Amino acid sequence: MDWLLTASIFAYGQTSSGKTYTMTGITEYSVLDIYDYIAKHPEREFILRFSAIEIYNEAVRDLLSHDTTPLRLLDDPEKGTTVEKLTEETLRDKDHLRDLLTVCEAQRQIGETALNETSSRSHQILRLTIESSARQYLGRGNSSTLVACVNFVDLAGSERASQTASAGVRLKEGSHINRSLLTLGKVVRQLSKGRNGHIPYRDSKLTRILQSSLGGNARTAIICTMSPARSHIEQSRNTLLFATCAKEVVTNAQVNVVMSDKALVKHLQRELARLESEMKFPGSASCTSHAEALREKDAQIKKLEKQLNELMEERDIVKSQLDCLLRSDGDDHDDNHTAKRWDEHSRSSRSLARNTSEEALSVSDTCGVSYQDQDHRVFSGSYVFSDDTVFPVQTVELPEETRDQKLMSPWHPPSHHSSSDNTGSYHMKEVAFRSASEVSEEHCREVQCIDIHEHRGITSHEFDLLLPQDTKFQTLELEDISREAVPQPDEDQELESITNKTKTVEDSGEVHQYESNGITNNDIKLYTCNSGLSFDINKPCPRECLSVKRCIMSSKDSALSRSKSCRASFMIIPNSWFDDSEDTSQTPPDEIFRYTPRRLDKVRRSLYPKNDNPSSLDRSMFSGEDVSDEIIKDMSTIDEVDKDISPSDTEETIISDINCVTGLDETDNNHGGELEEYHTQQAVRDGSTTLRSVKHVGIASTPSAIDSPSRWPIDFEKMQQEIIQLWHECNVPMVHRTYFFLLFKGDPADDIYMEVENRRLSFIKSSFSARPAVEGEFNSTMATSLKNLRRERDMLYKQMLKKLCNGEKERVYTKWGIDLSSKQRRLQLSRLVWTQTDMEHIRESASLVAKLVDIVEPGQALKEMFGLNFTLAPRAERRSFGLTAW
Ligand SMILES: Nc1ncnc2c1ncn2[C@@H]1O[C@H](COP(=O)(O)OP(=O)(O)OP(=O)(O)O)[C@@H](O)[C@H]1O
Repeated sequence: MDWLLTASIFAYGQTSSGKTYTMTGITEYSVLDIYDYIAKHPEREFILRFSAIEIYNEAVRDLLSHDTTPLRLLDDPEKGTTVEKLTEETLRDKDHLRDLLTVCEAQRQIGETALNETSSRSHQILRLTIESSARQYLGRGNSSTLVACVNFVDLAGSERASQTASAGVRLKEGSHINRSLLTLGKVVRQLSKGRNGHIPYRDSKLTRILQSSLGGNARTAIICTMSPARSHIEQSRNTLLFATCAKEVVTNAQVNVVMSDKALVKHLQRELARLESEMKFPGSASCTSHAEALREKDAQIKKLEKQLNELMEERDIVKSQLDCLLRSDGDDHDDNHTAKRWDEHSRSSRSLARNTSEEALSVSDTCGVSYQDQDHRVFSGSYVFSDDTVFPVQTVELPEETRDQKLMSPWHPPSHHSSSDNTGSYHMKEVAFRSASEVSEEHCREVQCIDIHEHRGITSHEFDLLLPQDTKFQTLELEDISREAVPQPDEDQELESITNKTKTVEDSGEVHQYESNGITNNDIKLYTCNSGLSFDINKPCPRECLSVKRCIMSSKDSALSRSKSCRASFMIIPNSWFDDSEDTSQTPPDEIFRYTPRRLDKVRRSLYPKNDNPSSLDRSMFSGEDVSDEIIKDMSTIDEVDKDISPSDTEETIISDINCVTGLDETDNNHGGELEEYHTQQAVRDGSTTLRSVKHVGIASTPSAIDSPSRWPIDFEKMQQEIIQLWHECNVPMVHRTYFFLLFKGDPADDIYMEVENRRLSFIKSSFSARPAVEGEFNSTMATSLKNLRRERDMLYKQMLKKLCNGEKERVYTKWGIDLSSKQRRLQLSRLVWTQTDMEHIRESASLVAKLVDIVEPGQALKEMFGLNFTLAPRAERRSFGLTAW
């Protein structure tokens, strides 16, 4: 690496003013000084090179060469303007320099003028280059070299042609000299003004070569010579002006770093050697540092990854918690309260739970098997009875024993005939389908389809209007039935407890919304019906009165009702189905569904409690005083509806139609407009959304099989499955299910019966799910419905002895997955029938029930009994198993 410094010494003045004389002396003394310096610095090695040119008539000549060929000027970006092929002599000593100066003097163009016998006719530039390096670093490759240049410039003198008396060659030389000097004067003047404008370096070879010395990175000294003669005053004045401008020029001399090719090659070679060494020896210091840095980075990455994983886990946990909270939402409040309440009341309510379950009611009056130990487990996952409320509990609160049974007990016969030999497993049947299927799964699913506002507007008064007046008698009737059907003292006492609860509620004389033990609006609210009539529990209950029990049980806030797609937990159990307990217990299965005149009378009295005149039905029916609306529904027929409809009593007809819920198209066609108008008015008047729901369920038409026969098979299967599901949910008697299933097997003409059945069940489900429940009614209805089912099962249990021989029994047991070595096989089988909703199970159940109850042949059965031709007129001669009400 070289360090470059440039210096220049000019001699400017008119001809014969002593420029050459002066510069010769300066050059000589400079060389002497330089050599003195070299002598004083022996530690450094100096190399002096010398070159000399002249610019004669704008041509560059090498003064150290005998060749007079003009030299070209080259522009180098680093070194500036250089002279091509210039001879550069390395000085051996100062004598050598003197010899060269002598050569240059000899080579320079000199001419005789009038003013000077040895007038210099060219500009002479002597360049002395001095390189110095420290001797101690020589040969190690890391030494630096200082390079300095000194330009000794002897300009030709400006002259007047008149004064020099030049002509010819001399005149030409003089013109070139003056032109170049004029350019030098311009450059100096421009430089003295600053470097903003254009500086005409290239207007002459003199200024072009001296560019760096004049205004660049160099130290420059200008010696102006003048003649004292008066005759040269004008030239002297010009010289002074030039000198004045030159003094204004500011140069910025710096030491320049110049990388020579040789030095560059050395530098690159050293760098290459270093890199090769690192590659050959990875364990070198640099590589080691790099490896350490990589290890540190890896550790940092691992640490960050660990932190990231932790954060992701925390995020997942929080997200799952949030999801749970969102899912549960208000339901969580219920469940929490429920769980808490269960803890608080489970002991005291255990007896109540038993009474409400079918299995709890299925005491050992028929088989002698007691289920009391399991009743609690059963109901612990189904319903919780507190002092004031009844509500479902999700199975999460089930005791472990029950959960284990649920998980292990394969209650899916006949497709999975692996029933437990434990007779207690029967408990799992109704409970599994009620608590696990409805309460747990469906309940959880329903939570997400709660319609919050659908039935918010319903009031207790409106609910009163929709309940039959004789509801209040139901408690007593239920009590009687319970005593008859459940002879065991403990369960009798429990039923009585339920009845007392209902009675307590009713005695309050108004609709109650029960809150206790911290239960808030999120808890279940049961409502009872107050017909306004006095109730004397000691007064005998008029058995002729057809009692329809309703129980509305909502697992949500009263303001939260289930959507239409949700399954409602309610039942309307026809006490008349087993209204005469004694008769029922003694009546053969094929007789229990038979219409009786007494029953029809009850219907009439319920329909027309005052004057037994259908036309007397008026708006008071909706006042809640004298109406047994659901009874009207269940026992009225289309024929009678048609008969009853008249312009004067349209509303009665509509009421009947609403309650009928059959929603037959023919009725709609005849009275659709009136119905629509009435429903609208009634809804507006009462603000009841329930009526709208009723209308929707009962009136909406669906495509019939006749309209689209090609779709009927698909629609039939779909509707059949829906009906089966509704049977299951509404605790429809098994004999009814059996008859219906065997009777309607896909005949397109049967679509209306399917539709009626479906709508009837759907209405019961949807309309009552929208209403608040009454605790007492719920208890009694639950007990009644489940008890009826249990009685049917007991009936089947007995019928097996009569209808099945030993071989048949074994085949049936095997088919239903009952272990032949287990005990109470008949009981097990009776508890398995009609417990599932898959078609294979349905077919097997229907077949078995039909065989056991001597059910009438489907071809002989009357389809009309299932909907169309119901009449209020008694048909004692017909075997009746039709749908009445539940
Ligand atoms: N300081 C001085 N002392 C004694 N003699 C001098 C001095 N300066 C110049 N001279 C003499 O003056 C004469 C002219 O000098 P010189 O050649 O140096 O002039 P110049 O400016 O170079 O002229 P030109 O421009 O024509 O070359 C020379 O003979 C020289 O010896």
